[in-house]
Amino acid sequence: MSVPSAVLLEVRGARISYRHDQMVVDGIDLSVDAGELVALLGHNGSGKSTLMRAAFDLVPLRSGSIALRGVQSRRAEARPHALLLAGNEQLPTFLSGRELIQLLATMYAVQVDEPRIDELFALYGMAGRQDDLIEDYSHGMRKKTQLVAALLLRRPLTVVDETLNGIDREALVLAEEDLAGLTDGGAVILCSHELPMLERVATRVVVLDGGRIVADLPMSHVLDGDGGLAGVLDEHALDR
Ligand SMILES: Nc1ncnc2c1ncn2[C@@H]1O[C@H](COP(=O)(O)OP(=O)(O)OP(=O)(O)O)[C@@H](O)[C@H]1O
Repeated sequence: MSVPSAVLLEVRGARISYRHDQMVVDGIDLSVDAGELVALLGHNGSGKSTLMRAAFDLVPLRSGSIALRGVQSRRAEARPHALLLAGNEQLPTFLSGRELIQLLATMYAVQVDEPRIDELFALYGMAGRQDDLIEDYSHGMRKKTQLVAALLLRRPLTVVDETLNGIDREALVLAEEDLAGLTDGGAVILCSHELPMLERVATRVVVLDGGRIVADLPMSHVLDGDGGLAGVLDEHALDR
């Protein structure tokens, strides 16, 4: 019987372009293990979302490879290993929050405890709203619904691409704790510009600049320095 790999994301020599002549991801090697909470940082347009979308086969690689728990990301068998939380634009607004979670649970072949949906909606300040249409949710509620889905589905790798921006403070405090909980056996990658939040939760920092990794540091090392994450960005991410 094969033992699942502790390496949840393995990116090797990834190069991606939207236009033939311009690489927006330009030769990235990155390995993320179970137990890690990685802050993926970089200026707007540095390639964070593109790299993450490629891990979900939403953008094709020009060259290189990406594997999720040892399975090439373009293969359907890789899908159950990871969940991508992204912008609200792609949410099916004609479903209720509960229906979205049930749909995802079916897609991922995960059993979701129904009372737990109610419990998490209440905990995240959306008590009683789980059966309303997503269409009627506020921006922050849509983001929190995605987060609740991730907490219920508990995939080995959870990628949170700007999803926490704009949620209220109470939910953010809770989310930080709950996302850290996902690293018990899994890993989380957080793409965000919310530096204080990243300093509180992340265990590792990876900085992209012009589609390349320019820094890859343990958070303990960053916090020991003077400038925190802002200092790391100032020092390494120059391509504005
Ligand atoms: N669908 C697309 N078609 C063409 N170019 C794109 C597309 N998506 C992104 N790009 C370009 O690729 C580059 C990297 O964009 P990407 O969204 O990966 O950056 P990012 O680091 O996630 O930025 P942000 O911090 O603003 O979210 C940018 O120059 C962007 O304009």
